[in-house]
Amino acid sequence: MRKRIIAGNWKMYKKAEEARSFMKELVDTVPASENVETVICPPSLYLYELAEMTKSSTVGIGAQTMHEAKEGAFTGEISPKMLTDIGVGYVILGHSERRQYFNETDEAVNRKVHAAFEYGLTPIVCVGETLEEREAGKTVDIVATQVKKAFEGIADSLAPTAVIAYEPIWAIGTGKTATAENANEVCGAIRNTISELYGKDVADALRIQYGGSVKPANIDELLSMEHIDGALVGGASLEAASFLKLIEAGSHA
Ligand SMILES: O=C(CO)COP(=O)(O)O
Repeated sequence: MRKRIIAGNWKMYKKAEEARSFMKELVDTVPASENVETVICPPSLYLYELAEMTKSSTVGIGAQTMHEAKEGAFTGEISPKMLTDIGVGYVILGHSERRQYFNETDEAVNRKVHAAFEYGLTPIVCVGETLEEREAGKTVDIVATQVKKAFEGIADSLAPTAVIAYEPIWAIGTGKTATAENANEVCGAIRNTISELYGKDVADALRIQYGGSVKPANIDELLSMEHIDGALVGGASLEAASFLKLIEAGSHA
């Protein structure tokens, strides 16, 4: 049985005090459940403080991106070594906004997946198609290629500990959600791709999240699907009350 993973991606939102009070509420009220892992990915500016606040709780902290090098002359970047050093456990890699606005390529994502593992971070690897690609019937091809490239050279022993987030680009921040059946179909295709690469045991162990306008009203249906093991949530992770409802939904057996 795969443990669900619900992660909030705050993107470039929240002032320091808002981040702090959200985290205080979350740490105080997050349900203790064997069934769900909770992660918050704040802007990098708040990683240190939030990692300190969550040290003795079950809430994990993730970065929204990182550089692939351990250190170096890369003005403005943060490294995997720094993330591990301050107690960050996860990193989102290849988010469509990084791919679209910051020219992050499949090759760069692959290098970052390697770097994440090297420093003991759990990569949350994002894949997803544009509306145009979906309408052209290319969804499965696109996500399968993204997965294959992201996992190139990743050892069999590490692969099952990665998380993949299927985020159709047309569903991000638009209020449009893929139907649960549809999201499940694509997540199933992703699992098949992992199975082709690593075999069935790895494919059965690896967790796949859905992301794109997830909210309290649609989480139950999404989580009821065979291949959906959690959610990567933008907008609905910004308010503690709505995020807690998502965790609550994930905590049910
Ligand atoms: O991009 C997302 C999470 O990484 C999804 O964002 P929304 O939940 O706001 O659609």
